Amino acid sequence: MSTDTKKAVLVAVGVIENAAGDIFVCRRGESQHQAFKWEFPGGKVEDGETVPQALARELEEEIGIQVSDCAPFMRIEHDYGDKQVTLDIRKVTAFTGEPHGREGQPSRWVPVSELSGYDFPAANSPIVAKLQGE
Ligand SMILES: Nc1nc2c([nH]c(=O)n2[C@@H]2O[C@H](COP(=O)(O)OP(=O)(O)OP(=O)(O)O)[C@@H](O)[C@H]2O)c(=O)[nH]1
Ligand SMILES: [Mg+2]
Repeated sequence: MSTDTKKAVLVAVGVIENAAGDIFVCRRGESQHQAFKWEFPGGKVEDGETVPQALARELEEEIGIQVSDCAPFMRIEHDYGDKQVTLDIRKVTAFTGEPHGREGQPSRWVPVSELSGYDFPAANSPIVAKLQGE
């Protein structure tokens, strides 16, 4: 199948910041696509869901927070060869709860200046660049 006709998977991704300006990241599991890479939490948008709805569901499932507001941050289309993704990245502007790796995945708050030292999936480079340029 050619690149043009492959169906991209739509993914809701959350950039979560604390009062110190640090960003919450998680490490992907061994059985997942892009295994062991660090990521911003999120997941696939299901049929009938809006991106904010999917983001709220995924962040509750993966890191146990309740998102009450988010704002568009950026949109990235990337072809991994084995999989084509559209990342709809949202800045989480209001939430309750304390983020933690609810599925046993390693997770931590990282200062923006240190994000470049983390091994993210290739699609994520513009996200890190934009955060560091802000
Ligand atoms: N959550 C998340 N996914 C990302 C990021 N960057 C990136 O390329 N992806 C890709 O987006 C795709 C879907 O994300 P996901 O695997 O988290 O979806 P999900 O939570 O529904 O996963 P599941 O199918 O393992 O339950 C994966 O192919 C993943 O590699 C990122 O920063 N965060
Ligand atoms: Mg996920």
